[in-house]
Amino acid sequence: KKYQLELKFCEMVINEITKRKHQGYSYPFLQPVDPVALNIPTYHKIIKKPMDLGTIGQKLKGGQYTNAKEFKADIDLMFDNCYKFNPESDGVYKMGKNFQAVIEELWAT
Ligand SMILES: Cc1ccc(Nc2c(-c3ccc(O)cc3)nc3c(C)cccn23)cc1
Repeated sequence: KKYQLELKFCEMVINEITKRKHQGYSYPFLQPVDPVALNIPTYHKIIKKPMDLGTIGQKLKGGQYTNAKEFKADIDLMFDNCYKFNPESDGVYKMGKNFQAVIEELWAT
């Protein structure tokens, strides 16, 4: 009951950021990183807690977040993973920065 409004806000955020208009920079984050498909066999050696928007959406729908703070922690984890793995010069790193700025803007509303 207490956090219902907060979690509704989280639902709005995820619905917005998974829209097609963000796909130019959101696509690396929409589903779990697939180290086989991406040919990055070291990924799970470097990233101990993978996170992506697909998983976040499922956790939200499944009532696995108590409040907005826990939801945002997974969003932040997703980007931290991206910056840890991808070189600063990599396009995906830059997409992460771009996408995170969009989300932070939304989060602040
Ligand atoms: C050789 C190489 C170098 C970098 C990447 N990064 C990368 C990632 C990625 C996203 C989040 C993350 O925490 C780690 C990786 N997602 C992609 C996609 C969807 C396409 C191309 C590259 N991508 C892939 C292969």
